[in-house]
Amino acid sequence: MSSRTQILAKGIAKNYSKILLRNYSNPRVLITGGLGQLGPGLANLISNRYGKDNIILTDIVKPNGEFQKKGINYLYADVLDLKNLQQIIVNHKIDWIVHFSALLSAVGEKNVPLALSVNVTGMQNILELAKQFNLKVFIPSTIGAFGPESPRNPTPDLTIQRPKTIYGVTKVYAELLGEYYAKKFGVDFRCLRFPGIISADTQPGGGTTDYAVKIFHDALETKKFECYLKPDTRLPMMYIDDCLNSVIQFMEYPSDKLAQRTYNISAMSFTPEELYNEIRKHVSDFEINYKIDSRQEIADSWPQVFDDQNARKDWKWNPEYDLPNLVQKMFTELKSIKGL
Ligand SMILES: NC(=O)C1=CN([C@@H]2O[C@H](COP(=O)(O)OP(=O)(O)OC[C@H]3O[C@@H](n4cnc5c(N)ncnc54)[C@H](O)[C@@H]3O)[C@@H](O)[C@H]2O)C=CC1
Ligand SMILES: CC(=O)[C@H](N)C(=O)O
Repeated sequence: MSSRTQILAKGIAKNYSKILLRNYSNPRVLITGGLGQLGPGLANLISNRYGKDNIILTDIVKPNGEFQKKGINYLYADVLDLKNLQQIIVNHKIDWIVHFSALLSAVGEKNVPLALSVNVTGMQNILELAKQFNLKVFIPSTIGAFGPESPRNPTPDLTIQRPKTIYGVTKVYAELLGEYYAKKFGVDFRCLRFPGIISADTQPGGGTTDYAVKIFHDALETKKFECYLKPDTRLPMMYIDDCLNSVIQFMEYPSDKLAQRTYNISAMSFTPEELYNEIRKHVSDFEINYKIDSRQEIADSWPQVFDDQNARKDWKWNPEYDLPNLVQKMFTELKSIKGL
């Protein structure tokens, strides 16, 4: 063989092994509750990373025109309908489930039976499916899985958890049941406790941390914001890009290298007053006033600062955005979306 042919042959072999590796390692991913605040962004990320054909986004609502333009596969799927989910998993050869369907803290308090049904029965269905079809499964938890008896600054991974919202109660159950399925049945269950997530292009679904998204819209539109939490209410928060990257990084991490199945992750903590002061650097005549509602009691029972040292140590979690970067990025994104 000439040296040129040898080089060519080596090149083909190298590319071929790359293709094999990619095909083997690209999971086919199903997202439930995918049309909420977090789902569309994660679907984009997965589509870019594993290929458009490898993501199926599901929910019980109709996708808007903006989402449809992206060309992401969408199917109607109620997490209470086990048979339909079984069909989707088999027909679409699903490997991973990211289970986002849930009622969040504030809406959960307004409809406890529905929160129990979606957050408990729906979640149980997902774990059963993971067991039945040998799927890797991600179910997020939240800072809301802690309560007033937990140490609040900082809040470690393993401590007292006595949440006072139905949302928190159902999320503690999800953590415990997932860990039970991992131990008893070998299900590859993974769970991250997210702080309040802040994003520009998707609206939050009815949580206690939603003020920290609406404040940006109002700063640009009316330059006035009415805040339902007291100025000194400190809560852990995170920019959406860090949150979505954490899901991919954590899901790809080798199972045998994870010392836990449930981890806290954190990026920053701030109060409404601190966020307002940072926003004022961009909108100098922005005004805030405070009209406290029932969400204050929820926020007062949640962690102020999240201790995520185990995630940083075990799977190298390292968020990119702090408060100044987050505010800068939110304004850049929102101005482009609103054509300002
Ligand atoms: N956004 C945040 O700040 C945080 C979110 N999380 C968790 O991340 C996950 C995703 O959160 P978001 O996207 O913000 O929630 P979201 O409230 O924006 O979206 C939830 C989605 O679930 C869907 N859903 C409701 N009932 C359903 C059913 N029966 N079957 C299928 N889908 C149903 C809704 O239509 C909605 O699109 C949730 O589990 C939440 O607890 C955790 C901590 C913080
Ligand atoms: C922190 C959360 O889980 C959510 N954003 C909520 O406020 O309910």
